Amino acid sequence: MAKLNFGGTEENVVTREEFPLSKAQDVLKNETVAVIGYGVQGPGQALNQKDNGINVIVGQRKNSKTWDKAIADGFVPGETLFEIEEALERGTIICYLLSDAAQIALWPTVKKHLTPGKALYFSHGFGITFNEQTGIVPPADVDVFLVAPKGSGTSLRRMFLQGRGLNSSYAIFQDATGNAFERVIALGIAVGSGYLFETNFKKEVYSDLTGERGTLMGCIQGIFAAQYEVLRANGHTPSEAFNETVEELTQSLMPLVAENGMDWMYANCSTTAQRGALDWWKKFRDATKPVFEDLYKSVATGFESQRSIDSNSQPDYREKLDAELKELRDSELWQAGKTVRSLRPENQAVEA
Ligand SMILES: NC(=O)c1ccc[n+]([C@@H]2O[C@H](COP(=O)([O-])OP(=O)(O)OC[C@H]3O[C@@H](n4cnc5c(N)ncnc54)[C@H](O)[C@@H]3O)[C@@H](O)[C@H]2O)c1
Ligand SMILES: CC(C)(O)[C@@H](O)C(=O)O
Ligand SMILES: [Mg+2]
Ligand SMILES: [Mg+2]
Repeated sequence: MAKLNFGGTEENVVTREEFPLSKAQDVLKNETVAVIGYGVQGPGQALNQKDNGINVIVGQRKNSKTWDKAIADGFVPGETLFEIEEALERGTIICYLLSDAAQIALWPTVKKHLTPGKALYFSHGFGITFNEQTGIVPPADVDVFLVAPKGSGTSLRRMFLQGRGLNSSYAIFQDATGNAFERVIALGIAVGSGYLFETNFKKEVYSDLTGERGTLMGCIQGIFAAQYEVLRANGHTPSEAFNETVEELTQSLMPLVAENGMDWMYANCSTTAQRGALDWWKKFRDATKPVFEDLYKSVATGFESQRSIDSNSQPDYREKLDAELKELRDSELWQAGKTVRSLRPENQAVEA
């Protein structure tokens, strides 16, 4: 395990150099990895493992769209694709990749198949940390761990195909066999992680829920909307407002931040822009920090997890989510974005 210095703090990180794929294959050679659920993470993790030569099977409900998708992806009914209960029976490592809310309903079935020595694998600390809400309490004689890719399952697969890995967190909740560390790291490498960062279940779920509600998804849409609305209210055209709010950020400036940090992006802008950004960033930090503090509290009290469970357990949750996504898609901001995106050379042929 490498100890790396992150801005003055040393942390444990496992790299592909010290734990190569050949070692992962060796650790997992007598295991059957059953991926239960084939939504977003399921396909990415199952396909990467399959391509990495791991004995992986998929458990999914027959006569569902995702069953058909698994077949289209190369999983074979009766060989590598099974009904959920059969996959649970066959698997020695159960990758529990149903949505966090759906994990609650299936838990009694999963638990029945967790015989001594098996491993229960999550990609989130949700079910275990909020066990008073989920009822997920594993038996003591199985390993319980997580590998949580820090990105969408779609990116996990894309980056794997590009020969790059996506960073993941890993954590061990229960080491019943004495082999939990080797097993979880082998799985982390097999699903396509580049680097594996050590954490625990609680820290993973608190940071993950904060991040996706915050800068990664919720906050970013909020500040886009706020700036766009101010520009529009002051007579700017939709294209000008969109370009100045989103397009320039994603196409020009964020790639520079990703490459070499914020100061380097600033350094590649005018001194006029630098002066303004340096004057204003702390005002934005101070204005939003109380919101982030509320958000973290809302995660830590279990409000956020309960809200996800309540809304995502309803029979019509998918229709309701789709309606909310449609509202976003149909907003002037993102409709303007559609036209701006269509102007990119790579989209000229596909988007009208
Ligand atoms: N989506 C991501 O990219 C991402 C990233 C990191 C971690 N995670 C975590 O990975 C896990 C899986 O998330 P996901 O986004 O892939 O899930 P998802 O919402 O895509 O759902 C996964 C599967 O659950 C199935 N399902 C839903 N209800 C079911 C039920 N009652 N019985 C049987 N199957 C049912 C769906 O058909 C689907 O195949 C979660 O713990 C999530 O927090 C997801
Ligand atoms: C991809 C994300 C946002 O990082 C993940 O946490 C999720 O829940 O989908
Ligand atoms: Mg998440
Ligand atoms: Mg996340």
